[in-house]
Amino acid sequence: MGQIYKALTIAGSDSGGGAGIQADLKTFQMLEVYGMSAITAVTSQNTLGVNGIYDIPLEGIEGQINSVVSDIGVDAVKTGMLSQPAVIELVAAQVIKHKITKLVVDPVMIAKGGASLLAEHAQDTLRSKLLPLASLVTPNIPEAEVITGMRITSLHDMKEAALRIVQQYGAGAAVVKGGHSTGEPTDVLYDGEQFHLLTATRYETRHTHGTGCTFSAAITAELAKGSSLFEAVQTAKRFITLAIRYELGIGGGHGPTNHWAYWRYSTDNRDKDTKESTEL
Ligand SMILES: Nc1ncnc2c1ncn2[C@@H]1O[C@H](COP(=O)(O)OP(=O)(O)OP(=O)(O)O)[C@@H](O)[C@H]1O
Ligand SMILES: Cc1ncc(COP(=O)(O)O)c(N)n1
Repeated sequence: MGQIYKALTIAGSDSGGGAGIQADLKTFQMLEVYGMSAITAVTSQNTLGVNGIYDIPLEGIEGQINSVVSDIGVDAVKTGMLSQPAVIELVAAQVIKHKITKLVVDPVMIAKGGASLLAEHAQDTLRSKLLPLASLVTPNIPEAEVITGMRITSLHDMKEAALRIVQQYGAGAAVVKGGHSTGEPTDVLYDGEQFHLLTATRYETRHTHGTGCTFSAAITAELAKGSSLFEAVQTAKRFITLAIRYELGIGGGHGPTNHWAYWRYSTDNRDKDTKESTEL
């Protein structure tokens, strides 16, 4: 066995298996990265929505992070559902304590079905405590609007929001995802120097539960392996596009994406499906 790359997700559990911790671990596995988890909250959830949220006590979250980092070690970390200001503060302190340098922050706020996964009064803590530690922040359009306070209705606005998240809030880089726009799902990456636009075919499907979690987990896995930020986002874009394209059709609502599609179909389809461009 060659080198084993390791990634940790700090996020909520989705009993339905499409988002949160479960999506992250499945994605790490498909990209041949050893996955570990620190669960912040347990949700009872399916494709129809979130039925209950059960927070894990702070010492339980801290214990999970300390246990895996002190023994197994981590090459990259991602965060998902963090619920409350105290959880964000704890995670920020752990990132500093363990000198985590590859941190992907997916600023999860509201589930597709409408349930709140981050308290409104936690938004300031997210901005001030966690964004400055992030190598990359991965908001969808509504999350980027909350973080920056600006309305986003165009590609130009997405670029402006990504720029502000880096320049104003101190993140290393930001990718504003275009899933919530109309037309082609174009994601705008600002890496601190350049903008990269990553575009794919839009598939008309309701099975998009966990797309953001899966996308950010794929980036984290690639960073753990040593890929550059742009390469990691490129691979993640291919991964999520195929996961949406080859939907599983599970459940009566917003079903999960197909986490094994990239592994099964990537050589045939990856190049014709997505394209990128770079702008200064
Ligand atoms: N229908 C679609 N077809 C192709 N790509 C899509 C589609 N919807 C979203 N994407 C892509 O999926 C990725 C995740 O974007 P999205 O904006 O859906 O994130 P999100 O809202 O955070 O997801 P979620 O809240 O479901 O976890 C992005 O790369 C986006 O462009
Ligand atoms: C535990 C957890 N984390 C994240 C999401 C966001 O995913 P989505 O917006 O697709 O519902 C979720 N529903 N549940």
